[in-house]
Amino acid sequence: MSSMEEPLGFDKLPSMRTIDRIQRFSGSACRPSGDDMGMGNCWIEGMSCSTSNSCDEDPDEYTREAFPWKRHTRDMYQGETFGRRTKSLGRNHMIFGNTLDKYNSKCNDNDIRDITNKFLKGIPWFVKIVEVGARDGLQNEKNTVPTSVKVELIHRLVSCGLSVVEATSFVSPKWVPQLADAKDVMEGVRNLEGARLPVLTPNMKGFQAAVAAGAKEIAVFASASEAFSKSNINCSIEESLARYRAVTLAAKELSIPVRGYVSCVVGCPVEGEIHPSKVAYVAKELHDMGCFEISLGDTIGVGTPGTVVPMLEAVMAVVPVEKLAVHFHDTYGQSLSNILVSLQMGISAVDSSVAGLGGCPYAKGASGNVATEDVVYMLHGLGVQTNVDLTKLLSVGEFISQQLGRPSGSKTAIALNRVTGDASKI
Ligand SMILES: CC(C)(COP(=O)([O-])OP(=O)([O-])OC[C@H]1O[C@@H](n2cnc3c(N)ncnc32)[C@H](O)[C@@H]1OP(=O)([O-])[O-])[C@@H](O)C(=O)NCCC(=O)NCCSC(=O)C[C@@](C)(O)CC(=O)[O-]
Repeated sequence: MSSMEEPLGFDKLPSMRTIDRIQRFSGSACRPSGDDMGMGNCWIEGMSCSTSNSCDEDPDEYTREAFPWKRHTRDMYQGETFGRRTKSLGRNHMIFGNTLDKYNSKCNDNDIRDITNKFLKGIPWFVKIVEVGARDGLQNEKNTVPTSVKVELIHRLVSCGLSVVEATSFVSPKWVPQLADAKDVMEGVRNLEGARLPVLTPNMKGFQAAVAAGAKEIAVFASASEAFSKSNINCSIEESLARYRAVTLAAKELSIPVRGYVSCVVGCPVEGEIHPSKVAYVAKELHDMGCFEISLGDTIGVGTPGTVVPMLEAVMAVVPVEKLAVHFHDTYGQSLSNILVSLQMGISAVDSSVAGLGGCPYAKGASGNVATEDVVYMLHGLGVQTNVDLTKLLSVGEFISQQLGRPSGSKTAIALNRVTGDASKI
């Protein structure tokens, strides 16, 4: 097992303080500390607990004190809105008819509400999904995907209610031949309204080509790993930041918003584990040069909540949480748990890819992004709004999977197709 195949564990975390915070997320964390043993006080900041293990918490205080980064967060579920979440928690239930009723009848509404409050109250009520399937998803395809299919995909994704659909990249066609048709893709979506359609630009040449093709929003992409920076964009981290300063300056003059990516935020295919301080450094530089949002990419999908939490904590110390997004690849099946913990820390922007398309050409073995269908299913199940129509999204996933000639990488799509398939046999 290589160092990157081995999960990065708590022994690799930077500080005990961080571990304390992770423990606060767990239900069993509500217990007297050594010093308070027998006094009936819970060690969780902002919560007063009895020795009977029941927590009587002040929601506001809990939010402020236990999670200092929440000071920056966008609107969270609080007070009355807990009721909304509890109500909407049953949303996925619609799919399965009444089969869950016998379980629901054993809990009363107050019980459900209390438990929901305890575990989910830090989660934002709305999450913005940044759909990256047409760019991150298709950049690594072996066979050429026709421009018309890419254009159709983008149109269909926008019709699902997705407000941000990354369209393509203005990168060197020698490096990423799959996206050599960037200009034509932009021509095909020129009149598309209802969503922002950012494109990736690695340098001034890419920026100028993107602007000429009609791009209204761009993204620059740096890395927290020196080795990955070299293999992905053929320059050091510092050189890339210097290029991006020029790009963001030029974009500002044209009032073009710039998103910033940081790749390899927990692990690199060459360097192994990446220290959170490196991620924080690059994220802050991108923020300082004017990026309106910084997307933190687990490029090879090796992260677990055990490594994602300290990474986010380090970044949140230098960039406001409302400026952050998370971008997980699902190589080890950890994406949804990583997204959940990110939401609990106040992140409310998540990148994902329809049908789980994707993989970086310069990160061998990395699988696709977390599937948008799976993210939407989880978020709606949590009572979080997305504005995305899951039914329409499922048909978009089916469309692109058929075009690529392989099954969808979305567990939700596979499961719901099975449910529909079984139902049709009855
Ligand atoms: C950055 C470069 C261009 C440097 O590539 P280079 O070879 O060092 O560039 P160069 O300046 O020496 O130029 C070499 C040739 O490329 C041309 N060139 C130069 N720039 C451009 C451009 N913008 N568009 C089109 N052509 C360009 C340039 O004109 C020249 O052409 P030639 O004279 O040989 O005919 C190259 O390394 C590159 O294109 N890399 C892109 C790699 C890429 O797209 N990777 C995938 C995206 S990142 C990612 O997936 C991670 C992310 C964001 O999803 C988050 C996550 O998952 O973590």
